[in-house]
Amino acid sequence: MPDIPAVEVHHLTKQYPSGKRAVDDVSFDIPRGETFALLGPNGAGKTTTVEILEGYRTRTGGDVRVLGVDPARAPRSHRERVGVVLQTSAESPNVTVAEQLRHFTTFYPRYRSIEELLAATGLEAQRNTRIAKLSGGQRRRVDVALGIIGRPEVLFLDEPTTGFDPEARRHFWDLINEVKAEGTTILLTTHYLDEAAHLADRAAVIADGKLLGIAPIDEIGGTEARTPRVRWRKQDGKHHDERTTDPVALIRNRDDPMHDLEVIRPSLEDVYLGMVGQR
Ligand SMILES: Nc1ncnc2c1ncn2[C@@H]1O[C@H](COP(=O)(O)OP(=O)(O)OP(=O)(O)O)[C@@H](O)[C@H]1O
Repeated sequence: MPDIPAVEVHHLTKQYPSGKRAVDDVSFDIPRGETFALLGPNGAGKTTTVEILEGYRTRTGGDVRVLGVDPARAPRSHRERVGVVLQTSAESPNVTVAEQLRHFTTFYPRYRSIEELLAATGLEAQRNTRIAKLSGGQRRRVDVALGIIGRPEVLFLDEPTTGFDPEARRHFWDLINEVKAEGTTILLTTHYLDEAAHLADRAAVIADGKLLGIAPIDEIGGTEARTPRVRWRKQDGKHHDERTTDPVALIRNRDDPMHDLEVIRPSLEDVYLGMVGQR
């Protein structure tokens, strides 16, 4: 069934027994092969949404499907097609990295080789190190290795690079781009907008349980929010500020001198903060 989206979320709601509505009428679809980022501040409802899709939490309203299957009623065979990297690690501290990977291969019919996983995650030197002795970033790489071990059709990554140094983050992005190139559908939650901009095809912004916007990564926030600003100082010393979709034309068409000229393009972060701030 190649035509149905890999992930379907329709009017999803989650109200905790405390009365907190963590997810409030959220809808989106992720077509096969797409990398989709769920962006939002702390407590926005990202983990709740992802864990409902993984089948780890129940929903109180709406409908969700992963590969056409309701995760709340998914058979075991469904789990083999889905890879999960949770926010908290679930490894055994006393086994080595290679032992942990080998153990997980037994759950999947089409598993990747341990050598391939160690190379892809840059953990070759740690193969015989016990999990308890790894740094936070190395542990996270083990999490990612376990998420992709079964060649999943859909991969859920919940804040996968928290605690990574910049170099480890770059390596991780390369790894995810390889997984993407194999056709895997990816749902990524992240606080890092550069990560979303680097990896995702589309993004949704969620805050306080509500979906604020959903768009291709380079359109999020709408045209208005992304319009560049041209700033300059006029001959009389006063600053001038103008928004335009065509800064080059604006600059060309002025015949008075423009001092300290700047063209400011809003970053994804500016756009996102604007959206979250406007609620
Ligand atoms: N088991 C629970 N019982 C009651 N409230 C909860 C529970 N789990 C989460 N919440 C609340 O639901 C809201 C959404 O939490 P969630 O963990 O989904 O957000 P998040 O966007 O993933 O945040 P973060 O980026 O900090 O991980 C928060 O207000 C949180 O306190």
